[in-house]
Amino acid sequence: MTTISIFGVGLIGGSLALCFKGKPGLRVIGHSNNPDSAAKYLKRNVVDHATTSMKEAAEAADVIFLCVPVGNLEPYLRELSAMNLKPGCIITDVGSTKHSIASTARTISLGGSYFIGGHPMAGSERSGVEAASSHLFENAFYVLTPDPNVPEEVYDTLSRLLKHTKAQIVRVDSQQHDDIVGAISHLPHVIAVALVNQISAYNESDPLYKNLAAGGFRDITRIASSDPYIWRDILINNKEVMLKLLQDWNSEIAEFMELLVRNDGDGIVNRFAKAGEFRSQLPERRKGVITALYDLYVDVPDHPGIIGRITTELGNRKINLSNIQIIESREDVPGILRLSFRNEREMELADGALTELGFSVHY
Ligand SMILES: NC(=O)c1ccc[n+]([C@@H]2O[C@H](COP(=O)([O-])OP(=O)(O)OC[C@H]3O[C@@H](n4cnc5c(N)ncnc54)[C@H](O)[C@@H]3O)[C@@H](O)[C@H]2O)c1
Ligand SMILES: O=C(O)C(=O)C[C@]1(C(=O)O)C=C[C@@H](O)C=C1
Repeated sequence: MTTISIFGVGLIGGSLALCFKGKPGLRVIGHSNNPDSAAKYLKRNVVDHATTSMKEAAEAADVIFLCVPVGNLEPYLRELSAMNLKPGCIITDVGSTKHSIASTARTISLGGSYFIGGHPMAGSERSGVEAASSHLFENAFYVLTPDPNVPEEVYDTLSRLLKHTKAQIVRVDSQQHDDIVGAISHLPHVIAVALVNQISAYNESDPLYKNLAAGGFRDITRIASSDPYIWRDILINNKEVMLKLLQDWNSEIAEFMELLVRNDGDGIVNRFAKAGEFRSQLPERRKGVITALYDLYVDVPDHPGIIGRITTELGNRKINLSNIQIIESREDVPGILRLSFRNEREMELADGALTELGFSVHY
């Protein structure tokens, strides 16, 4: 029996737990400092056993997943290094940055245990165990950043275990990881937040901004709703990389301003054409990099009754919804329903069915 202990059973830790729980030969323990959270993990049936004792979870484990915010990863690793871990125990993490934890792991003595940094390139703007899903990592890349002194068979053991996530494992140097993920994940989060805050300030003097915000604004800003504390830790941890990326971003924007000042239409066309060409080469709807779920947006004139109608219509057609959310909190104004699906096919079936029923559906 392989015992897996997960510290921090939130979106990512909970999704991993769901990938492992119930699989032959695996037992999953969830740890939280908070007794209510530990009780919730059990109640939601995400783990086999839950505890508030770090020592109990750590010392029972063959494999430890650290799934807490980036700022807590290194303190957790230090605490683990002082415990009586099983010989050969593999410690891994899921943090969105990899270089500083890899450096820390190199400087502390882990006895007979091994550390291999990890980062599943899948997620969402939601957080907590409530948002966990066993499908989260399917088809996504899962980065591992082993130090050269980690034996190959230890790396293979972790890779084999991670097959339960149905993700594609990829080995990357930790600094290269932070450079690339800074650009394709951390920078977009900063831009989305800055953009939403810019528009929110205009909206203070004219609420029409919010009402007219349509597909383009929604597409580029979903990730602005991500957890502020998770992102505080990521950005501060990857500060050097971020400052350089933001400098480059400022230059890009300054060049756009120049094109406008010069009325350089050809320059603008070239920019869009070049961007479109690169974007068309991105892997099709691979989960994780910005698009985590297959989302449709449906305009709803009023809310009461409409959710029931939509879920019934989709249910009658055997189309499975993974989530449904009203993106307008007031009941008396028109709103938008966000419908999430687990795969492209179900999303497209839902699009066809709802359009046929007269709903206004967009991506
Ligand atoms: N959200 C994403 O899209 C995503 C994707 C890949 C990796 N990650 C990384 O995964 C890790 C967890 O992120 P998440 O999105 O699952 O967040 P989450 O908020 O859903 O879960 C975080 C978990 O850590 C616990 N926690 C929070 N603060 C803590 C503290 N101070 N001490 C101990 N435990 C604490 C919470 O109770 C929760 O169980 C982070 O390191 C993040 O960088 C996130
Ligand atoms: O899809 C999202 O909501 C995400 O933010 C997922 C995302 C990303 O930027 O792609 C965010 C952080 C991660 O560390 C990995 C994946």
